[in-house]
Amino acid sequence: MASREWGNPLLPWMVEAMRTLGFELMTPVQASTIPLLAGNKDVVVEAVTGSGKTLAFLLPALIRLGRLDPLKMGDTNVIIVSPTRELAKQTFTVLNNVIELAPNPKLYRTQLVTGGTNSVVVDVKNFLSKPPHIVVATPGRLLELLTAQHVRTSAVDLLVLDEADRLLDLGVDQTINKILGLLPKQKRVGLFSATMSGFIQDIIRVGMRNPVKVSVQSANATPDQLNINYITASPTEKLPKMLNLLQTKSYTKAIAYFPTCISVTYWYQVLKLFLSDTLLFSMHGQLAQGPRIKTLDKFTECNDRCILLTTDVAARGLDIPDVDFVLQVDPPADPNMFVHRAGRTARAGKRGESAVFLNGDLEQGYVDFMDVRKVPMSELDLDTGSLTCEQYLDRIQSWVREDRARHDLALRSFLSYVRFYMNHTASSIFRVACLDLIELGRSFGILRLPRMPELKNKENVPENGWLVEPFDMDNYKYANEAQEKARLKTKEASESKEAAENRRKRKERNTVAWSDKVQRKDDAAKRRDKRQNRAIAAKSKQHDSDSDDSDVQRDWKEEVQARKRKTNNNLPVFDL
Ligand SMILES: Nc1ncnc2c1ncn2[C@@H]1O[C@H](COP(=O)(O)OP(=O)(O)OP(=O)(O)O)[C@@H](O)[C@H]1O
Repeated sequence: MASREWGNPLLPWMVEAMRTLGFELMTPVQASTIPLLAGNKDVVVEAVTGSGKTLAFLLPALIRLGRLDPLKMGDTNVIIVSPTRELAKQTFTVLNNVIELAPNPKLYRTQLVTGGTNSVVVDVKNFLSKPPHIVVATPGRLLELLTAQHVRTSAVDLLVLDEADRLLDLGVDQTINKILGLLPKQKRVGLFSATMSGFIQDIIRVGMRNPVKVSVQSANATPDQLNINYITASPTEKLPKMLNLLQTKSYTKAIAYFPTCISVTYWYQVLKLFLSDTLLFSMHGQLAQGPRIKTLDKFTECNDRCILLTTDVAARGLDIPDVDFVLQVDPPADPNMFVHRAGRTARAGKRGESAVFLNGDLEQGYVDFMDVRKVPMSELDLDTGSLTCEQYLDRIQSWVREDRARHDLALRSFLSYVRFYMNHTASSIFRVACLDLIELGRSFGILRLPRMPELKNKENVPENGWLVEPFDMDNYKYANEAQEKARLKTKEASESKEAAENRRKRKERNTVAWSDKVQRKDDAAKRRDKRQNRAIAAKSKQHDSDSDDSDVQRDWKEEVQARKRKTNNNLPVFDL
């Protein structure tokens, strides 16, 4: 293995800067990668989470800058792409922290180019008025910048794709391909991730000239100092066990991963009910960028015992110091994500703990499945603690009964969970047909199950879906006055419409021939079927938009594609 002492090809000020930052030695991935990328090699780097990949590409980027011709207006030298805005911002901060320690920091200009902060017009204006040597960006906004009038890319010397497997994943690869098409062939390319997939072969063909694979893996795909447990629980056991774990375990800063945005919103409220002595934060991709960053900052700065409830939008790359426990409330739909989520702890040689809940014996196969992927885990035997399952159910159901809005949220959360479950890549382990939807519904605090195709032909479905003693749903009120008023208004309108319809039908019945009546009945049944199918399709669409994939994709698309700005010609012309 290469020496881990800081030195050549780093410039003397960089060696000093690393010591100032408290980094005595290079990590193994830095020792292997820096000479290659600072030299003339393209690299594909696969190294466990928290192993220091960020500096393994930032330092070579700075080294390379010193050898380039002065930057001309409207151009840039290095482009670093991250899949999410949070990660881009974090990388940008690390970069600037290093540059601040240079003898003349002003020699290195940097620009952060992501959606959710500046408008694209401002990004382009900044780019053109003060060309940055290094751009850190998310894909959608970057593409829009690079295709803007007067923006050139002929000086691009290095392209880095951080979390490359995610960037090259379905959906975003189109954007990345377009970006690649805009860059000069002569540049170097670096691909970095803790998990690499088959797409890499394509990128090697498309953009890389002399790729070297750097693989710094120990026996496992996760850091050696990370201990991973699994806990088995039936749906109704899960929350009491989870509360027991979160109350009794010793940790200071924890992250809990949930499968969808709506489930983060719902379980945040439920956990608040039970965990009064722990600070809770919640963050997901359907929140605006401002609150997202604010929450992350508050969580990072918090010195008390706290938990961040989130989705996979905060799974990759985020380096939050002192996270000592990661809970995966469910295994992620994409098994690769397991490693990224768990890797938010046990970073840079520190110890860390992670746990995942598995649904009873049904999902036990996941343990072997992950073992084959070099992610070993051992069982943690846990009971439901001070709360029996029945006590938990009583408490959550009476809480839901207090406000119809809570029931709406519980239902949406439950439906999005079922949809998420269907999307598991390891579909032989996670079989929705084997899920006990009735118990699952109860565990969500639902009072009455919705009509859903998955419940068709299921045994033991209670009459009319009631999971509690039937009660008058018409009098089930929203706690929020305005919301309740709106509900009553809608109800009144639909009742008078129904009454008018009934009057019309009665009249018709008395005047229409019998054969016509039969025909009309048939037509009405057909219309009803159509309506139901449409409702189911609409529901599926809604669930999809709740799913976490859309969460991350929102970042990729950067509102850019969504807003489809007319043409680049509309951008103002700036003084060059
Ligand atoms: N040479 C070093 N010595 C000690 N700590 C380091 C060194 N280089 C980086 N670190 C620290 O290690 C932590 C993890 O680094 P980084 O975020 O680059 O990991 P990563 O490999 O990119 O992880 P992920 O795969 O999760 O994105 C950071 O807090 C960083 O400051």
